[in-house]
Amino acid sequence: MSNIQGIAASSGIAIAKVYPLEAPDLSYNKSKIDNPTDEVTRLHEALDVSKGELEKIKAHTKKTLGDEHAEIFSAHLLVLSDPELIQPIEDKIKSENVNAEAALDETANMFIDMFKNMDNEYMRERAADIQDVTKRVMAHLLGVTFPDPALINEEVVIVADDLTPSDTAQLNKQYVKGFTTDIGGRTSHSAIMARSLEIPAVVGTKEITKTAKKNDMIIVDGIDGDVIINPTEEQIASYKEKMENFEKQKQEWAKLKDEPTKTAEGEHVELVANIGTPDDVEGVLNNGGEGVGLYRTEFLYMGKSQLPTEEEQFEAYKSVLEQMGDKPVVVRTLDIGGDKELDYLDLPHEMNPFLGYRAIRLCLERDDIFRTQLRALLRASVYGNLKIMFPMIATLEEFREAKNMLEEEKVKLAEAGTDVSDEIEVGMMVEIPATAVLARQFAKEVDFFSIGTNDLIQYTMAADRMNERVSYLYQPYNPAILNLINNVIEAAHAEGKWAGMCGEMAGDEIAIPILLGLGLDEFSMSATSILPARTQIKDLSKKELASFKEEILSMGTADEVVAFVKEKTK
Ligand SMILES: C=C(OP(=O)(O)O)C(=O)O
Ligand SMILES: [Mg+2]
Repeated sequence: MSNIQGIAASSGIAIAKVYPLEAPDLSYNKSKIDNPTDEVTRLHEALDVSKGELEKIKAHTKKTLGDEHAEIFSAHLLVLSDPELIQPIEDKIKSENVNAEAALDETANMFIDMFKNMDNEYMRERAADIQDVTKRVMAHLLGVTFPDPALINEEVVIVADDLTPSDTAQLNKQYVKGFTTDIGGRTSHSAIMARSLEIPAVVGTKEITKTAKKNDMIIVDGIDGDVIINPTEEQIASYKEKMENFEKQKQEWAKLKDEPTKTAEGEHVELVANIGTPDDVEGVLNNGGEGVGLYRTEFLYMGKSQLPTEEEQFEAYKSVLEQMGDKPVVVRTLDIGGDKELDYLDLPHEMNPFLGYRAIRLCLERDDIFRTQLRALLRASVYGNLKIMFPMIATLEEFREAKNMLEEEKVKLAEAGTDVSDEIEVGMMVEIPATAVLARQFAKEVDFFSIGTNDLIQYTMAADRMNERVSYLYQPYNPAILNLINNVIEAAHAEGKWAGMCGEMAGDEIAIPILLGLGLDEFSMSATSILPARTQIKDLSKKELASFKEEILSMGTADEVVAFVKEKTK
């Protein structure tokens, strides 16, 4: 038995067998063979198994994430049936008498190199497809397991160094009871997705992949951040009890599902949810969300082999707006970069991706991508209560330029006779410290602010939000952060605008009383945090918390803030 402490990333308890999700060793020896016909048969067997798996993954993805996400697997299946790729592999086996592994690898690499260097986005995408599928076929030739989250069909806990957002999107809740990783923090995207899928998770354990082995029993406690490998019978019994208590607690929270969020003195506060796909809306409504405070549209662009079309985007935005009725829906334009990559854009590798070419920086340059999204949004605006915001704004010029493009697209649509709502509020994320400092100037031009603390904290403290080594510096309650937040809220209110928060801090039990006291208008969080937050807020007096504001803002450390809040809200 061993205990490991990590970061509690998604509430709940999971008890199941370990399923290690690791990149397999695909190294091989090139060898001469005596019987090319047998070798070609081996190649075709590996191709057939791979195709069967891809069909299953495609069907699963289609069911859970929709057609657009399943498309990439259609592209992969096409590659595996393409005679222009398969025939040269066979020829190589026969003419050079080499094993199938070498023939596959050398032929695939030749095509990958050729396509990668072409000045044609479509061909570059094909290079990525060939690379992906070759790995799967190679694994079958070598007889090594190629881990596939979507193919899991027994109850497991996934153990991995990290999970990419697309790995996480493939998880089937029925079988994947939880996951735990070496790296990551509460605000890494795998953690955010675990919460929207309601899968218990502990991240940032530093060592779980070294300690937990395939088929070990494991407990993941996503409430307190503990992981126990090969627990004793008593530990299993005690965690089962904790699991039941958590379920009971959830039933208590559920009683407030259809109630508005009110403070102790009866003042309304808006509790809304963060979503990544139209499918997440169900969870928002089931958890009593009063709207969507952040729709991360990048998931429309990820796990695919090409950019989503205007039509696909329009359907997704329309679906979210219609499902939410007259409740507000804040859609954030494409925020790609950082830990969210798009293989098919073939962006150069950067030394500091979080400080690099991402989000609005990319959109303003690739205005073909940006304008397509803006048009889809504008067309969808008549189906609900749409608000649009831009991510990673650093300067006023960026905000103006983005807003200008939106206005231009609006005019073009109107000229073409397309209906567009004229009540769309246009706001921005405050996640770069420069904009929090200069909030007064921005407040004159925006309709609202949404504070993105996930990034604001990492940029203010110079501590990577994904790096558990510096996670001690990732301090939401640091008075430096609180002063920036206060600055933003005061600036918004001075101009008669509203200020929300869509970073994970908005759903945090210690942060909520502080933010309420600072006058935050809208709290946007993982859907599963809404009911606990509503329960907490009903006992908090906003007036009393506001009276502590100056004292909190003049504190020197995060620890002092936490001790003070705990004392005052006992
Ligand atoms: C909400 C935020 O955006 P993301 O987590 O998608 O970077 C944030 O930075 O707080
Ligand atoms: Mg951000």
